[in-house]
Amino acid sequence: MQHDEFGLIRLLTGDRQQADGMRSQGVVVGIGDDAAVTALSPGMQLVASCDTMTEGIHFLPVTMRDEDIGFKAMASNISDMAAMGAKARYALVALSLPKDADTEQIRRIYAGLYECADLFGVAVIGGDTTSTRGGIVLTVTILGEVPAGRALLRSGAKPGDAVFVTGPLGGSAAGLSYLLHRGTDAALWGELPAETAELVRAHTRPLPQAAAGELLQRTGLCRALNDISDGLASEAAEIAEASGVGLLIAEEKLPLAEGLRACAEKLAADPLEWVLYGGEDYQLLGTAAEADLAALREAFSGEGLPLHVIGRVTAAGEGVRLQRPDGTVQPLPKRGYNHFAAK
Ligand SMILES: Nc1ncnc2c1ncn2[C@@H]1O[C@H](COP(=O)(O)OP(=O)(O)OP(=O)(O)O)[C@@H](O)[C@H]1O
Ligand SMILES: Cc1ncc(C[n+]2csc(CCOP(=O)(O)O)c2C)c(N)n1
Ligand SMILES: [Mg+2]
Ligand SMILES: [Mg+2]
Ligand SMILES: [Mg+2]
Repeated sequence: MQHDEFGLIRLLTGDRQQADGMRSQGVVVGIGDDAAVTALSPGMQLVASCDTMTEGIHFLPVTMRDEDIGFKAMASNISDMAAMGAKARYALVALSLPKDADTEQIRRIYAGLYECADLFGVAVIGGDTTSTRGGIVLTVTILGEVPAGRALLRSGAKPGDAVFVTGPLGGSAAGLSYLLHRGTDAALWGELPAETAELVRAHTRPLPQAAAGELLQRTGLCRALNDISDGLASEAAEIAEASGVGLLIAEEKLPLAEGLRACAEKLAADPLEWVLYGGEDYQLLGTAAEADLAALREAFSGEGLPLHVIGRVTAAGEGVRLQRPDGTVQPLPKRGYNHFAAK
């Protein structure tokens, strides 16, 4: 490391703290004091969460470029704001680095982080920088706002509701699988076959569904919402548990990421595994009353956003189930990414 802790903070954040830009985003005191101070918009409630990216768990040198690490750390956090129907406003970034970390690598991670923040209008207002005896750990805390009382929860689904997702599934897991199989040759980064590039992009540069989340909030037609980090089956179970309902998902209606089947064939994998249990797609999974579906579809198409109905909400006792293409119905286990699952 060529810098001390304070030099590194200045290097990463210095040219981003122009008073004008920050003030226009409601930042009263930005980076440089003991804490940040921001204005609160009248009539809004604060929405807050944090998500971490850990070297070896969320990324490896063969799966993510440095810029991708920063981009995805920010994206996964903005996704949780979208899943609440909130608009992401501010972020705090906690960075733990090995003592011998390369300053240029950290700069690249930050370049990706800022790229995503700028794309979604998020101001980085602070953070923390420490050394660690392990690998890189990057935690983003995100602060957003939602009109008072209008946050979208996991707990509002009702039997008879339609279940929807906001975009294609399985892409991230397919991209990850491809990257892991491709091995360790970093020189191959520029030579991705076109049909696989989008899958890799879904893994390395997921786009949080911020517009869809805010639209769902504005329409008032969404009853339950969650974002897909651990996998569709796992997030569906979270809605079912929180709402005290069951969910019936129709396999035939699941929107597959483009190129998914071809990639699965190449890797001798099951595309449905990626779609149901892969995770990190960062699409939104939600429910809406059947009677509101036409209005919801219209609102989405009005904004050029896709909306896929993939099933319906049932009674609690029925659990989360999958209807196969042949019509048979089977339980959909709450399987997906679990940090502490036995190996
Ligand atoms: N260590 C912790 N201390 C306090 N609250 C926590 C902790 N870890 C998670 N939570 C809270 O538990 C709830 C569920 O967190 P979880 O991380 O599973 O959701 P998520 O962020 O949507 O999913 P993912 O992390 O897979 O993206 C959230 O309200 C979160 O703030
Ligand atoms: C090298 C490598 N191996 C496996 C994975 C898959 N993965 C890791 S964490 C996670 C769930 C989301 O994280 P969290 O629950 O912490 O938000 C998933 C699907 C990966 N990204 N990179
Ligand atoms: Mg989390
Ligand atoms: Mg979430
Ligand atoms: Mg998780």
